[in-house]
Amino acid sequence: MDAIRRADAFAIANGVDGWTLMQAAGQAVAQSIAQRWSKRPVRVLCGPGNNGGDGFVAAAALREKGWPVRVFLLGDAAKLTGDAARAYAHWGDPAEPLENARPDEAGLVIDALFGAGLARPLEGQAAELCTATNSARAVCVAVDVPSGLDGDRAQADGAVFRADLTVTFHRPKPAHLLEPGRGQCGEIVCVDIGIPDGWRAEIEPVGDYNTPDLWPDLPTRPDRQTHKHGRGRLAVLSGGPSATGAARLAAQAGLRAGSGLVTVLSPKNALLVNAQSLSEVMVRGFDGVEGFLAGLDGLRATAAVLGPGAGVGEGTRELVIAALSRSPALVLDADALTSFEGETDHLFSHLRPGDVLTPHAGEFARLFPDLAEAPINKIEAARTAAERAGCVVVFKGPDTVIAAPDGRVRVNTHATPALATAGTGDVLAGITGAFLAQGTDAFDAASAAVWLHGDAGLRAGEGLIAGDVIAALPNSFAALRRRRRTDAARSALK
Ligand SMILES: NC(=O)C1=CN([C@@H]2O[C@H](COP(=O)(O)OP(=O)(O)OC[C@H]3O[C@@H](n4cnc5c(N)ncnc54)[C@H](O)[C@@H]3O)[C@@H](O)[C@H]2O)[C@@H](O)CC1
Ligand SMILES: Nc1ncnc2c1ncn2[C@@H]1O[C@H](COP(=O)(O)OP(=O)(O)O)[C@@H](O)[C@H]1O
Ligand SMILES: [K+]
Repeated sequence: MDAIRRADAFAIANGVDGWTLMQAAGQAVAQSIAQRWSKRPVRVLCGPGNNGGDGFVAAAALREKGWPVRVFLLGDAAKLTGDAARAYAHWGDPAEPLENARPDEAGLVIDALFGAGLARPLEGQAAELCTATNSARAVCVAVDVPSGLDGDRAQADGAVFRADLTVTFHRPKPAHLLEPGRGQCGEIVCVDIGIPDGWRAEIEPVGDYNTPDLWPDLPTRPDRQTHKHGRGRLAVLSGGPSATGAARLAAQAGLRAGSGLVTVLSPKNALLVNAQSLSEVMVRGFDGVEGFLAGLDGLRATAAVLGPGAGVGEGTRELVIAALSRSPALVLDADALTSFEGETDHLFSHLRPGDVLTPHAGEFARLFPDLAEAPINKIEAARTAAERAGCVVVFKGPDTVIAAPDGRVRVNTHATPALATAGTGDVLAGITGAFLAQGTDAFDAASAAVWLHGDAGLRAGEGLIAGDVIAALPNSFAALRRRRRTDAARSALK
């Protein structure tokens, strides 16, 4: 939580004091609650630090709004210090002992036990109360982070509150971005409590939520004069005769995502299998590395996807290294990643900042075994991986992290577990390839691809198979355009 502490220090150095921040934080918690739920008996569980301080402020603010509120304190009120002590005085009444809290009798529980300062797993009374709150019917609202959750690692080593709403401040922390922490947070509200402008320039942020306003020019809108060659030429490498489906999924996704021409480069022995199953996507046969390069050159490809169904081993390694000697930007997925297990230096020395790697957790561990083992979170792992590989890394999963080699990170939460089905990764590789083929910056291309892939998954819904994600893409594009038009109209009215 270092960045948050430094943000705090920055605010204080710029004339905003801690008490002002705490008041804003507590008020925001009360307001978020009042906006969502009708008046009901509230029990506020306050810890010994500033998280508890926020709790006292929230309690006083709800009381002010006419809510019935009782406050329970972990530890001794006489030991409270600083802003937390001031907040306790502001609440004014004596706090009741924590063991009397009885969440089963509450309508709403505010968890203000621990936030950024959690130093060890919950124990004793705090752990018991956590279990009792989780099994009670009361709504649970967490201040900053559900107590028990390590904000930096996004993990709990013991009991953890399961919140319906988490109100946090300034910027999302790893616990709000990454699983499994995010799953404990319920709805997440991030409130600006008055850290002055400019702190972000001084303090490296943890990472951004991947939202469409970060890549406003994507997907590229074809101009009126365009023709198919003007919209990017994408090549997709196919595997052998019994492993062609993955490449076709990637190719079809690339076409849907707006690449004007998509060609499957197929080993000659798989040419017929591919040709029989493709209509809009073209197919071209090759033999050996030289043949593959001739194919890439002949197509004048502007991007290529290598890996889905390609097979693991020397053959794939040679094709990847050969492709890296040519100009098309590459998306390396699946077997193109696994083939370099134990030989990553060779790969990394050839990669360029405009290339994209799209590993799932298993592939990530093969390429970056030390990072997968290290006690760091997924954001730090992906950021270090991108720096090391020298290109964009898309570390997939329920919390896909997109990292650029210059240290920027975006986390995508716009997705659905329905995407956990065979072939959806191939689809993502194809969409990414299409955006790269159109000349888009690799970090934005990957970010937009991941978001649209998640959006299409959400639209296709439960029961989806990979092909449905491809079919849903036009609806995702249309909805994104509508949303942008509405946003533009709203801001014009302001
Ligand atoms: N930095 C900011 O921007 C702001 C932070 N605020 C609040 O301040 C919080 C951080 O406050 P603190 O740094 O005081 O930390 P906490 O309030 O999270 O807890 C720190 C205290 O709990 C003890 N502790 C830690 N783990 C424990 C465990 N498992 N069992 C028993 N005791 C344990 C510590 O020794 C310390 O006394 C944030 O989460 C947020 O709620 C707000 O007041 C507003 C501004
Ligand atoms: N639980 C989940 N929630 C959201 N998205 C998921 C989840 N599980 C997988 N995905 C997404 O589905 C895709 C799966 O890719 P991958 O594992 O490479 O599958 P395949 O190799 O079968 O195509 C990735 O984009 C990943 O982020
Ligand atoms: K908390």
